[in-house]
Amino acid sequence: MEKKDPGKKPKPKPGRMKDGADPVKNFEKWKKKYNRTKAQVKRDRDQDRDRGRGRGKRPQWQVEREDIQRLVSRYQDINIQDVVKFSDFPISKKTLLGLQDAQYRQPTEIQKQTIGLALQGRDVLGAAKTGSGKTLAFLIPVLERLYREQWSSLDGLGALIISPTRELAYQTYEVLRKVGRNHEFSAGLVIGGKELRAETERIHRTNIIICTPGRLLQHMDQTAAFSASELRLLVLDEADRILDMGFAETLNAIVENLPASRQTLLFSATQTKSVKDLARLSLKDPEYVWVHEKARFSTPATLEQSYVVVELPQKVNMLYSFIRTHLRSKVMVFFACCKEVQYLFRAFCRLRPGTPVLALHGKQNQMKRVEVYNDFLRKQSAVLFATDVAARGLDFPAVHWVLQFDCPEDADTYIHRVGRTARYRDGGEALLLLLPSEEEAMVRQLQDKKVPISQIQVNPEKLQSVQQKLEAFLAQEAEQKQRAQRCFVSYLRSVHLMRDKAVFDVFRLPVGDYARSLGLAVAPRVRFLQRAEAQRAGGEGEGPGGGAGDEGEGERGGASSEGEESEEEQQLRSFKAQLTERLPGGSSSEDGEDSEDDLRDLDLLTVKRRDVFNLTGAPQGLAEAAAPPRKKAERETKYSEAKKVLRRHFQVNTKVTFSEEGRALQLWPPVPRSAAPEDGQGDEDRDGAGIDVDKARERLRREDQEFDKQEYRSKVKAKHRERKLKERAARRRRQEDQGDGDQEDEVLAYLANHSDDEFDPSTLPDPDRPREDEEEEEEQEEDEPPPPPKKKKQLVSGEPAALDTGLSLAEDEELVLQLLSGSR
Ligand SMILES: Nc1ncnc2c1ncn2[C@@H]1O[C@H](COP(=O)(O)OP(=O)(O)OP(=O)(O)O)[C@@H](O)[C@H]1O
Repeated sequence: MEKKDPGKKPKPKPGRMKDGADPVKNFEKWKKKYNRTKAQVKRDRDQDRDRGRGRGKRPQWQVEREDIQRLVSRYQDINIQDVVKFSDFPISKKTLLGLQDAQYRQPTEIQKQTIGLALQGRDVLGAAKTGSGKTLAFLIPVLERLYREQWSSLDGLGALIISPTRELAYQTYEVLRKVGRNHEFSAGLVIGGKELRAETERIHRTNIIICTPGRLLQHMDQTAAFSASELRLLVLDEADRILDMGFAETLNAIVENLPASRQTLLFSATQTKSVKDLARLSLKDPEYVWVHEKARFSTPATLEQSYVVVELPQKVNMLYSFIRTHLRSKVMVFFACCKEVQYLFRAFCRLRPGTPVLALHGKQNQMKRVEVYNDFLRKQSAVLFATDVAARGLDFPAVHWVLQFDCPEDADTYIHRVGRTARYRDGGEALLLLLPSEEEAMVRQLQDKKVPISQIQVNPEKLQSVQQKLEAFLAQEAEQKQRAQRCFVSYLRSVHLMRDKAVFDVFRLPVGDYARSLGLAVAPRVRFLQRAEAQRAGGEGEGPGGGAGDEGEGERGGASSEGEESEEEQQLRSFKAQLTERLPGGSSSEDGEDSEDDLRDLDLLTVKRRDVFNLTGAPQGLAEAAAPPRKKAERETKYSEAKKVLRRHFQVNTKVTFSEEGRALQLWPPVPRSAAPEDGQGDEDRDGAGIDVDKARERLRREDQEFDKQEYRSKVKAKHRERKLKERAARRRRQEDQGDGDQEDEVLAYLANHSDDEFDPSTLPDPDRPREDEEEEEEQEEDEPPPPPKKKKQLVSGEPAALDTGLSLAEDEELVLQLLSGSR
């Protein structure tokens, strides 16, 4: 029997559940189930791991294929209303992981609306505001398409992404590398600026190529291993730009080499719907996705936009003042042409505004472009001077301001430029400088494009003038001056080439003042402007009844000439656009560097004559612009001089003296004796039927006499000279014979003569007047023959000894005359 322990509490009996079940048994049951599930999970996990290592029953490719099938089966059920996260799309784990690592979790509107369509294999035209995430909208479908087809390096080129600029291609490539890092495809950047060979070796193994059109075409033409026959997907980023005429021919040539069965995606903030353009791409039932079509504005809501009207000569001052007041901001400044960027960048570096100034344009070499791009990317505050190579697609973080120094070509270009700020969810500001002549038409265009922009005023007193400083720089550096001249010409040319003449009228620009604002003393002559001016004047001059020519005096030319001009302009613009993209900076001197050669229109050495006192009464700028073309100053060569002389019938190399009676006597060239007319004698001879023999004989006699006289005179002169020389030589010999003592006397005498006297500056020769003794010496040197070596030799050589008459020269002459007349 069990004894009860009084100090011990009785052990409670296990209670019963309400339903009468035993809780212990229940627990055991649960435990058993738990262990079973745990073992199952472990088994499944092991199995999964084995599959992952390829040790399982099913190979990796099969597992992947099953995954793909599962994904593809979901494509048709995509409902964008349900999509909140990227993982709501049927996209691969590899892509999702890449997106997650790059901190992309929720798709933007354009991504939501296009990714599904693209996954379904549709051709898509996607348009959405700048900075809205279009890049991922096409990169995700690219990765998924190739993954879906289990593309490998052996399959070659699967997707082609074409960008209008190298920088944009480079940026897209970087995003692709980030997002696609878990995929095994190869991707390559084909943008030029480096050796073609380096790309050639790898291009046939590249699955995704990101390129600029020019370079791609070059490979299509020159690289034998390059083949696009298996291409699955073509993407045109900034499609409207690539489709526009600047790239038209290149793009047509590229598309010809692509298989028609490919899928095509076009993206831009300003999309084209031109049927003609799209027909070139042979899209198949394309889907238009215009995300912000119904939006009130076409630019980001977080962007504040304004414009100021400023006179052309004030623009540089305006820019400087702006930079000085935004030293802590990151600013992008857009210019119309490379030469402007080149000059003003250097000028502003010299002005030291207090913030780093960088420059990006198409005439830089590729390395420089990348360096500047990365530099600006990293900087917290800096100013980037750029051309429109930076207008599209570039995604620099935290740009506070976009300043458009020159009016954009059109509203679309405006939208892309301002889109470099206020990206994704950031805010930003944009300022546009407009000339009074540009304001009305441009503002209207912007309003038509739903751009909310308002005018602001600038306090002219706050403007800081830099003109004098620029003048000083140019005075110091000839190279910089040339840059300023190129900048001037290039800007005018860019204005002249603009299509929209309602906005851009080069003839309304105050060119003289503009040149001075750049630091130039005078405006360089711009030949194309003069030609255009002449053409315009010609057009206006057409008589009445000339159709379009009658429409208004201020209008440009007639219909036909306008047609011709626009064609020329189109060609130039197309050429320019291709250069921007195609040429590597260095070789282009963009510059191209200078394929587009502004020097053609710039007379560096010839500048306009300034009407300093405004004698013409015309306003300075206009007077300069309208100055008649002057011929380029040619170098005066001897040849051209001679031609001029011949043309004017000058008699050269003649020397004529006049006697006291005013009779002309030709001294050089010697007139043939028999031909020398005398006092109308020749005329008589010529007029008479024949020659008067007596008169001729008489004349001959006189001529002979004259000739002999001259001969004798020169002989006598020579004789006198010889005698003098002989005397001098004799003197010298005597001195030598007298010995050293005499020599010393001479030296001493010399020293005595000069040492005791005080120096008298008046004794110095007048440097401005030829010295008499010099003249004498020169004369002597001319007259004197080289010193006769030895008298004996002269005799041996048989030269006649000079006749010594012992008379003076005049007496000698008289004597000879008498002798001569007597001998005849
Ligand atoms: N889903 C996302 N989540 C977070 N950030 C995103 C997402 N998609 C894009 N972004 C960011 O938004 C910015 C703009 O993207 P993107 O450059 O693709 O714009 P875009 O529409 O192509 O602009 P643009 O018209 O100027 O070319 C980038 O910095 C990008 O990293």
